[in-house]
Amino acid sequence: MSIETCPLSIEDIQSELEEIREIAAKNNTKKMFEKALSLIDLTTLNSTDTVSSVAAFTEKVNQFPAAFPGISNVAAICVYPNMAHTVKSSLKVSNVKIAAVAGGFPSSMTFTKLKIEEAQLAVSAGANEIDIVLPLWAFLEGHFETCISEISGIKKAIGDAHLKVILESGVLNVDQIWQASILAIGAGADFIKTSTGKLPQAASPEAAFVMCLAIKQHFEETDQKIGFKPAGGIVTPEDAILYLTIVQEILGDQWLTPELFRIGASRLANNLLEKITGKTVKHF
Ligand SMILES: O=C[C@H](O)COP(=O)(O)O
Repeated sequence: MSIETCPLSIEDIQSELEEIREIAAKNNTKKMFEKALSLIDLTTLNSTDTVSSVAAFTEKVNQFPAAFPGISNVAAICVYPNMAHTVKSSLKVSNVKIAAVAGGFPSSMTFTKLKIEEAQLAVSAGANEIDIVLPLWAFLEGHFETCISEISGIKKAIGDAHLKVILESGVLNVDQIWQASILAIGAGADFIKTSTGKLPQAASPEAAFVMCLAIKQHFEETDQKIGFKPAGGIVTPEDAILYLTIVQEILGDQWLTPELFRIGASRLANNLLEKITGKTVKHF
């Protein structure tokens, strides 16, 4: 099976990004910071997470409307699969989704059978979104059918839950990011996501550009909208606005909703709230 290479060179992409950066600089507004906050998958993926700490993390989301009236809450809480039940039992506010990483996150280096079972268990525990990692061991050697079979198998197994496929774009070149995007979308991904956040090389504007381009091509060919989630190392409001502007410029304002765009982040929310409120914020 062959998948075409990226239609733009890295030089073309970087040139386009220069223009987008200029537009992003004008998007650093209170309104856009509030928009970015509403798109966050508020993430805690620590080996030291406990039932108590995740319950307390979830309670902060419950307290958000009272603490910040008039500001939209985050889009989702993202945790390890064994913590999905804690979020489900602790979450009291509506319109905040429960995302769980699964499928042998972050390495994806385990058996497909176990990946499917872990994703199913996370959904049974309350997750309505599942974030898995592309099996890079197969992808990097061109075993694309293996990747497609695994992704589609997990997608089928999780029913109505949404599937995000993490490409780990930080360790891929432009053509590989393009190919992995096309492959994941074709295999049934509802979202494609840049990174696990567990490698030094995480989200990048270049990867975001390529992935949004692939989503745009798919939309033009099929009329189907696929979501995009940059994640890993997105900490400052300006980082978030750059990614939001990339999505806006390539895919359009219709993608600027939680149904189609998320920002995976564990350290961004308070920084956005400080820009929005003009005060020091230590809420999350
Ligand atoms: O979305 C998942 C990532 O692990 C978040 O990465 P971060 O902790 O660098 O924000």
